[in-house]
Amino acid sequence: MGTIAVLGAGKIGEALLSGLISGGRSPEDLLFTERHPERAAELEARYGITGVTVREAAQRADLLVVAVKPQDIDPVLADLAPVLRPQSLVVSLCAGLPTSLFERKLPSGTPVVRVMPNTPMLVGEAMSAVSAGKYAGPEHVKAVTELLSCVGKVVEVPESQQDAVTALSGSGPAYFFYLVEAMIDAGILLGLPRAVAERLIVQSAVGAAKMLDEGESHPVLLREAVTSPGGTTINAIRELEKHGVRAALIAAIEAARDRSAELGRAHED
Ligand SMILES: NC(=O)C1=CN([C@@H]2O[C@H](COP(=O)(O)OP(=O)(O)OC[C@H]3O[C@@H](n4cnc5c(N)ncnc54)[C@H](O)[C@@H]3O)[C@@H](O)[C@H]2O)C=CC1
Ligand SMILES: O=C(O)[C@@H]1CCC=N1
Repeated sequence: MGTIAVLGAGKIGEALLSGLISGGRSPEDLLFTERHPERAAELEARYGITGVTVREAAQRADLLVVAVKPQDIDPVLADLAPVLRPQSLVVSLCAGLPTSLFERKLPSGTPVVRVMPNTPMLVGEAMSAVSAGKYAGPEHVKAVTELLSCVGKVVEVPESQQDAVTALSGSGPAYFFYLVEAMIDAGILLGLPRAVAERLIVQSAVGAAKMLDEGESHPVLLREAVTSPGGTTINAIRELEKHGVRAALIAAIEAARDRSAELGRAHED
């Protein structure tokens, strides 16, 4: 894959640019567009990447990654449509937006791949799910998969599953951060110094994540191994069940899925 342009270099756009550079890609092969000049200057100084106009990005890049908020998509597609080169590959990271929206607004036959990544991309541990649009072939999916493999793991899913993926892994890091934050609060309540509580919980999260990642045991078995008969953990689990934490998580993720679908519907013709 030649030159890559990121259209909208906010949190996830920067995570991608930074991850690609850490993964060995030359800043000279990367471009970005950004509507805030001070943000563009910051990124140019930090990574040595060039901020350009949409027209220049379309002229120079083989692959264009759209990373603006779903609510900001219309002007980006309006700018891109008249200048996009035939055969350029468009990759959308936008929550909720279907590939059909891009296909409708961009020149006929433009290959589009929809991706839902997440912010652990910043540390090379993204979980990204990719889906091909109507004009994207296996070679396009392969190119995007290879690109995203530099910054984490990649799965291919049917586009009909992307709202669920968005709710689960797109937003997923926020749920873990929220849990960690709540557990640190519990440590404070029990009288531990904040720095100690943070260290205890963050390292417990890292250790638990590594055990899960090894994949040798199901999460239920891993939890059971911590839960001694008549011990401490079962008393905590009883409280979690009493407060409906499992049902709350299921309902929360369902609400995120519904919002993703709603963002897509807002752009139906
Ligand atoms: N933040 C996250 O954890 C994830 C975000 N996403 C998706 O990535 C997209 C971006 O999200 P964030 O990075 O969080 O948002 P953000 O607000 O941090 O970044 C968007 C950037 O696009 C720029 N922008 C907007 N319109 C522009 C235009 N016309 N031309 C040039 N630049 C423009 C903004 O100035 C901003 O810097 C969204 O569609 C979101 O659904 C996907 C997965 C995870
Ligand atoms: O909250 C959001 O809409 C974006 C999409 C997935 C994660 N953040």
